[in-house]
Amino acid sequence: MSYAAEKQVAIAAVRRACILTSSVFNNLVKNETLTKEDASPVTVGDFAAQAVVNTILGRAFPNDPIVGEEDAADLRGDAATALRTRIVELANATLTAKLEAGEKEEWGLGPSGQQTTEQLLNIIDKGKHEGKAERMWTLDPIDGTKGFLRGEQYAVCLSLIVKTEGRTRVQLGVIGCPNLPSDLSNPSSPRGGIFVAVRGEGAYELPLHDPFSAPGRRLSIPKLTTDNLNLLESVEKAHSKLSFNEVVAKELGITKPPTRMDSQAKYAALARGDGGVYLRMPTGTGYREKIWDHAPGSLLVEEAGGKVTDSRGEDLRFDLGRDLGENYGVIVAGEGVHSSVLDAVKRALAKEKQGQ
Ligand SMILES: Nc1ncnc2c1ncn2[C@@H]1O[C@H](COP(=O)(O)O)[C@@H](O)[C@H]1OP(=O)(O)O
Ligand SMILES: [Mg+2]
Ligand SMILES: [Mg+2]
Ligand SMILES: [Mg+2]
Repeated sequence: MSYAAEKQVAIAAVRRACILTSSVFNNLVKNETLTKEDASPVTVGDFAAQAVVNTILGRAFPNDPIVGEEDAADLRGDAATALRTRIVELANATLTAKLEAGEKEEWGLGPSGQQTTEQLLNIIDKGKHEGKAERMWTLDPIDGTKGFLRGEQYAVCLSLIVKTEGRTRVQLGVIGCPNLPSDLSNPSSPRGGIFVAVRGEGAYELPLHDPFSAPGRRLSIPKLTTDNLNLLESVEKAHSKLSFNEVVAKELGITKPPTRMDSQAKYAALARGDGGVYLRMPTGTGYREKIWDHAPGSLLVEEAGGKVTDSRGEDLRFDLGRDLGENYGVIVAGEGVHSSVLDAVKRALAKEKQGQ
């Protein structure tokens, strides 16, 4: 299936959300960030971007469930009045902006797209789905919120997961990276891209502000060997075990230093040929990886000729609910090097066990 309609809607939704998040960053004030129960930050940008994307998906595909990271519980009380007002203002400004090429008014966009506060809170809450369905969207409105707050990498991440022939797989992935330089080795190169993949149709990078103007650049992971690649990894030490990555890099004979980057921009960079291996091993706190943090990125890399598994070499599970199940870590690499990385991870895990 080509998912042409879904792809068009998803690209338009991610583009609008990226415009919103970029404008929030430029105007973010101190009291516009909350700390969630798990101690992670969430900003007015996360909530407003989820409201915008869910509005568009809700209009275009009203029967599809959405598994979104955020919910509106913290926005409903009197204590949240200022935050709520700002989110409503941001979401409405984004929804009512003039229609661009490829967009439709019936998606809730354009001058008539104004929503009430209650409508916007309810549409944010449409993302509370349990994550088990024959067909569902996943949304991370700002992936890498800590990177976003630092003015570094973050991504707006949307995917469509469908059960076909007994298998629940990602069929469409769209990732907006407003701050990703077009040339990673040159930080002053132009920034921003939308990365798109449809299963069986390849992976593409499109211009962020004009994604419907041309077919975009087809992405293909170059054939790297362990002599000329380096690791992509999180900036945040609490998100993955960076000391383990050092051991794996040694096992593989990798000499180049790792590239640290927040968010699923790592999947996008790898699909484009930057880095070569994205390794995300658990820190041992029991944190379970979320489906919205891997669904679009994993398809993007697969469609660019790469492979994504856990540390046992098994496929990631998108059929278990909002998370991927027990955290065995995630290994992402080009086809040619994935098996060497998997072996090195297994050796490093065995050594770690012996050392205990
Ligand atoms: N304790 C944690 N362990 C692993 N990942 C986490 C943890 N807390 C939040 N995350 C999520 O990890 C991802 C960022 O990873 P990275 O450090 O590689 O950029 C984000 O999706 C972030 O959520 P969020 O979407 O809220 O930013
Ligand atoms: Mg978060
Ligand atoms: Mg997020
Ligand atoms: Mg995330």
